[in-house]
Amino acid sequence: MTDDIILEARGLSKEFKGFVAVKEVDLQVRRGTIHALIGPNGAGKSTVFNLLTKFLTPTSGQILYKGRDITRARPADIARMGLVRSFQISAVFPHLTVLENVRVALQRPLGTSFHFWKSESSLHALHDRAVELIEAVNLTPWSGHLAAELPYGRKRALEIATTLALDPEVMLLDEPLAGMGHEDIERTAQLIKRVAADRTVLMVEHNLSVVAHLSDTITVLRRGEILAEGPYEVVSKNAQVMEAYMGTGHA
Ligand SMILES: Nc1ncnc2c1ncn2[C@@H]1O[C@H](COP(=O)(O)OP(=O)(O)OP(=O)(O)O)[C@@H](O)[C@H]1O
Repeated sequence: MTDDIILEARGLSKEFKGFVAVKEVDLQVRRGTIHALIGPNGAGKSTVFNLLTKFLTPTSGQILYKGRDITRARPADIARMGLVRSFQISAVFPHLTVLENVRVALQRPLGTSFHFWKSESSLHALHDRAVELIEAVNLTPWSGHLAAELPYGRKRALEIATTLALDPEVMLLDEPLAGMGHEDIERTAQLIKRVAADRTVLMVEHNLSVVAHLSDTITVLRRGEILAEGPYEVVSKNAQVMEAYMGTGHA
C-alpha cells in the first residue's frame, strides 16, 4: 500500500447465514479525496460501510488504515486513530443548543484529550473551538437554538460539526444528503467540499447524481460486488451502471 492510500479493503466479504451481502470487495480510498460508495437498494453499501467502521466483522478479507491492519479493531479504537463515522459520535442532543452540542462533542473522552479540557484556560479554548466549528458549517446564526428546532438540513450540518470536533483524518458519512431538498443538497455538498479540504471523506449515497460533482472517485456496488469505479464522467457512461440504475429513478 502506498502512502497515497489511506484506507483500503482487500477481498472484503460478508455473509449473513449463507447469504453473501458483500463479495470480494477491493476498495482503495486515496488520501485527501472525496470518495463515494453508491448503488441501488440492497447493493451492500451499508454493509461495506459497517465493515469499514468496524460495526460488523467481515467473514473474510482485510481492512487497512494508514497501512495498519484494522480488521479486528473496535470502533472506538479506529475513532481514536482518526477514522470517524458521522452518526457514531454525532448523537445530537435535541434539548441542547447548537453550541452546547458542539462543546459536548469536543469534550468527548477520546484518549487523553478529555483531561486536557479541565483547566480554566482550556475551557476558553474549547469555547473558541466550538464557535469556530459552528462557523465552519455555517450555523453561527443558529448557535443558540436548540438542536430540536433546526430544520433537517441544518441538523445534518450540526452532525458534521460534531464529527469534525474529533478532528478526523478520514470522515465517513452515511447518506449525508438523503432526504434533503435541492437547496439543502447544494449547501451540504458545499459544506462537505469545504471540510474535505484538509481531510479524506468516504460517503455512502444512494443516488449517482447527487455525488456527481462532489466526488473525486465513485465506486458503484451492485449485489455486493463492485460494478464500476472512477470519476463521475467515467462511471456515469458505464453501460452496466446505467442498467443497474435504470427504472429505479435514482440515476
Ligand atoms: N443483518 C443482516 N442479516 C441478513 N441480511 C442482511 C443483513 N444486513 C444486510 N443484509 C442483506 O444484505 C444485502 C445488502 O444490504 P445493505 O443494507 O448493505 O444494502 P444497501 O446497498 O445499503 O441498500 P439500501 O440502499 O437499501 O440501504 C441486502 O440483500 C440485505 O437484505
